[in-house]
Amino acid sequence: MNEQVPLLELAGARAAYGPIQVLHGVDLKVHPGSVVALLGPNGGGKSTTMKVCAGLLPLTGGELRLAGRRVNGMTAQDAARLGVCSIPEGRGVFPNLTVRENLWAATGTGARLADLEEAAYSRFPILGERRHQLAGSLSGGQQQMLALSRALGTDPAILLLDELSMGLAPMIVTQMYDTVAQLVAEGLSVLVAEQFARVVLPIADTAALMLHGRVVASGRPGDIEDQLSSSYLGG
Ligand SMILES: Nc1ncnc2c1ncn2[C@@H]1O[C@H](COP(=O)(O)OP(=O)(O)OP(=O)(O)O)[C@@H](O)[C@H]1O
Repeated sequence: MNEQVPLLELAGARAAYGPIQVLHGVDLKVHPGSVVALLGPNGGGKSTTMKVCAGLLPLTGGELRLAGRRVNGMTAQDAARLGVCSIPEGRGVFPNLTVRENLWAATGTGARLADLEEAAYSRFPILGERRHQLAGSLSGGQQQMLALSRALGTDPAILLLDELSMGLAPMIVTQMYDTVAQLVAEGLSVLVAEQFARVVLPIADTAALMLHGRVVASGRPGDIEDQLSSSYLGG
């Protein structure tokens, strides 16, 4: 049992799109310095859970806590200020801005462009080579590298990743998750939603299986292997 106060916690979390209730009491904990993989088939509520954690969708019941503090009404700006950053599904880079301008657009939170560039280009040298290229002309993997570099500009405590692997070649996915593992070794905590468990389980401390708006099983990946039946280990 981990008795530390979780960095991020959902307790009985409920959320809805208008009249349609989608989360029906989600329980989830992300402890400092750990990777939690939120798994499950399409439509189970993974993206909705990520939106709630990022302050993009309000709870209709239950609690969202950051470092033990109830933050139910937090906005996306509050979340960023409190150390939560997210890369949304679709990556969230500006296609009509260059790589450098995309990094510049992440300086609103107080980070210096020179520092953002140095961190981004040393982690991903290809971004340095393409700093004057429009983000929309980069490959999917390079866009994801840029999205990650932008997100890290706020020096977050916890990173929310939704379907990092989407549309990327397997080799690039492996490379991206290697980078995530490195960031975790440097102290970052990560909540990652993935439809394809195989790509993320190697770096996950905890796997949580989500079905029909609830976390139905959670534990160390090896301990909940049975529940993570082959149908959820697709891809
Ligand atoms: N904007 C929306 N308005 C209404 N219903 C929505 C909206 N977004 C998602 N839903 C519904 O909420 C449920 C959960 O969707 P969600 O996207 O959270 O699931 P998911 O597990 O992330 O699946 P996916 O991998 O397809 O994103 C689904 O039934 C979906 O149709």
